Amino acid sequence: MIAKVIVDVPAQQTDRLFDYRIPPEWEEVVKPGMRVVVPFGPRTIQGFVIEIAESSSHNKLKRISNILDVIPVLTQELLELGEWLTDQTLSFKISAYHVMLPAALRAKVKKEVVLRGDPASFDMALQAAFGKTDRLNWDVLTKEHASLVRLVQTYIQKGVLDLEYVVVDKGNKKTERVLRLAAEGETEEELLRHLSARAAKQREVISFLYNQKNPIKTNELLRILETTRATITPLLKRGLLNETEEEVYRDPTEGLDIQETMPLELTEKQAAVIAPILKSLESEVHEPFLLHGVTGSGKTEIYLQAIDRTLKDGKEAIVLVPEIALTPQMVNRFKGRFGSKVAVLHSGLSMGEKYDEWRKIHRDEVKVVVGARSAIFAPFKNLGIIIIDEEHESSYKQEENPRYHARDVAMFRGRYHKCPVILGSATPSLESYARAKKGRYTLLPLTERVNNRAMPEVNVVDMREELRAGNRSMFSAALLEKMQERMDRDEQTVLFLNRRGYSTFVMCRDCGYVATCDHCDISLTYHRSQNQLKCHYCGHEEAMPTVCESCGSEHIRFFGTGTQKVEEEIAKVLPSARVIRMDVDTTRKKGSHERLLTSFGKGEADILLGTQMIAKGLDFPNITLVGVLAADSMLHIPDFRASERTFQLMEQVSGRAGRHELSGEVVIQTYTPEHYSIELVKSHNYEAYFEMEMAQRKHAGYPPYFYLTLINVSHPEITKVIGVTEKITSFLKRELSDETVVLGPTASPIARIKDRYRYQCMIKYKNEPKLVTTLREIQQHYLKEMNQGQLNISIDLHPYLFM
Ligand SMILES: Nc1ncnc2c1ncn2[C@@H]1O[C@H](COP(=O)(O)OP(=O)(O)OP(=O)(O)O)[C@@H](O)[C@H]1O
Ligand SMILES: [Zn+2]
Ligand SMILES: [Zn+2]
Repeated sequence: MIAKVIVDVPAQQTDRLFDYRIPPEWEEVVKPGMRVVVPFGPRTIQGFVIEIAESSSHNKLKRISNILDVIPVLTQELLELGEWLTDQTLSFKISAYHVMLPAALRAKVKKEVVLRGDPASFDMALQAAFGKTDRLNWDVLTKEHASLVRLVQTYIQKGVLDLEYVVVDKGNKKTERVLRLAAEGETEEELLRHLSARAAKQREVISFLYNQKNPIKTNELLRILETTRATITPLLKRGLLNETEEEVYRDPTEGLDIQETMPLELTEKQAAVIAPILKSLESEVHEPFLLHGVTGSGKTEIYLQAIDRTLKDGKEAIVLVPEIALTPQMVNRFKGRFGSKVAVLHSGLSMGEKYDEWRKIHRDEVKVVVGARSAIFAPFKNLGIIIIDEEHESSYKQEENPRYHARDVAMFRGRYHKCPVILGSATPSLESYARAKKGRYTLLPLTERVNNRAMPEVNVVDMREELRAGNRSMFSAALLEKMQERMDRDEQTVLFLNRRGYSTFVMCRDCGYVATCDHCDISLTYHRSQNQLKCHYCGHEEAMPTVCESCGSEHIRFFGTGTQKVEEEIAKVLPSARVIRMDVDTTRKKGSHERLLTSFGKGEADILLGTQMIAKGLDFPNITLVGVLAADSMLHIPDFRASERTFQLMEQVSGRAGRHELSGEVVIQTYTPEHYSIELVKSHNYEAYFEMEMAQRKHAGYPPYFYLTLINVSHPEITKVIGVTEKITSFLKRELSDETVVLGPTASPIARIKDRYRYQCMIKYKNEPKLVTTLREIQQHYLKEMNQGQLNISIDLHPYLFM
């Protein structure tokens, strides 16, 4: 029997199946989707079995040297999905398979020298190197005992030593020692008779285990009986107790207090929206839905009840939530309803925790997974529903190979399992809404908040006028007054500072010089806590200068607003306000995110101040005011979606106010109040916004009217970068159809990162059958140079990032 294997070498030449002979003793064992270890050239590497065949067209095949799984880690569906993903993203098959699995499964292989003969005949130094063991790590040997390598070689030739490849699985299962009584059928009295009357502690252990009936973790027993290991060691030696290492799961939500919840009675509007979803579940046909529900319209309750139906039918559910919205509050809404049937996957988990959660899914121990982007690959076999909440979020697109969008993967899996896919959002992406309007997705509108609660009233404040009126503070008079009001009424405020595309840079007031990174064409960010300047692209750090590098002036200051600065300002203008600040600095420690939110939920602060982190998912009854400090900081990023993102973000933050009994209000501070992406938040008019933005896109030739492909070239030498980009551009112009537009070459918005120059070229097209083959040709052409030299070419078929 032959196994056709994709090997773990991400390169064009190896992006195909290689045949290996399956040793006879494993013919029954090896299955498609398993990881195996195979010899490849001079190396031994990992691979995935894709197919099993009777014979091969090659002779002299090498044998599989090891198998890494007992149950395949990739199902037939995921194997096909990998194939599809490779085509969709122009990546390598091996990268596609890796992205579906937890990193812990990416086993490493280590070389070991193993003893086969009698070490007595050894040279003394070699004996010492081995010590009491019969194995020696090759790296240790070559590094620490380099002089012995030659000797080892001769012993290997003599057959006294051998070289072996051992796979190190990074997914260390967590185990704990567990104790139980060894003998069965003996009474307590009989057991105790084995022990001397003076061994009081030992007797206590035996009695405890006898009465406890079940095995117990060794540590727990020692704790309960207030004793040490010295007590049980003799019992183990005499064979009265058995101790085993048993696998336990790491529980990321350990210690969280989760309240069980019951399904709410749906409002009439919610009922109307869930009906077609339930119908699709029942009829077992794939149907994509776009649930367009304003903030606080009760979308989550619809998800929960649709999942409930799915589970009752014996099927499984995937729920995607953007990383930053995966707050404990959000997770608890699912755990509260479905308890231990829920696995959670997000980047805050350790590698081991992710592996544990993944294994619960793999072993059918859970039925629901709530997670960020990569949870879309959860290895369920009987998927009944896929939900993507906040479907407009750009974090659903992976920005490295394979550059996939979770929405596309969801549709693939929905078709495969013949199940509904629900995209939910208060502010759908233009692409999705356009598809819904065309009838490709079923549109489910939820235009009102639960129980007809009012949408928050939005005030847009022109900060230029504030300045003219002599207000130099970062708070407008209106916002300050409303914050004071909330404090008087014991209500809460959320203050949002948009940090994307906005930073605290350092500038000379005399000559306008801005401190930039020596390796990247980007300004450095001031970090107050260390009084240092940092580059957010390459990590370069330097001390805050005291004089201007360019003119020598001492008037060099940092500009821009960080959350720390806002906090200080609040202390000046509202000295009695209790503030909780949430940003990367205050949430770095595990669990701090949750602690801060819980504390705010309990009313221990008047103001929650934060960045993007607090824009989504918050549902606290006492928030009646939302303030946005700098609405337009994102509007001027060189990205055709800048306006769309601004509208979405403003609408999302506004949605945090007045979700329960108390009504809410929003103050948006801006320098461009007339811009439609800000203006239209006042009326919460998504439809009008959609029409405006669509007209813009049509005019400029952007998605969803046109498709885009972005090619990015980078190299340490600028002439090289320009040369290659020019060649690519003219090749594309020659090969592609006349209706297709090829733009470039141009310097990327950030023209240099980590001392590498960056150029780009963009393709705009409506229908371009030759696109993929042409791009593959480019990849092929530069293959050697990319493998051996410094050249890098990245191709993004649906770009979301233009920096
Ligand atoms: N049928 C219902 N009856 C009573 N309360 C409900 C009902 N459905 C939802 N709610 C409550 O209304 C509030 C808003 O609902 P939910 O958080 O599900 O809205 P959402 O549309 O997901 O909001 P967002 O998109 O802003 O996060 C929640 O506190 C929720 O418990
Ligand atoms: Zn200067
Ligand atoms: Zn840098």
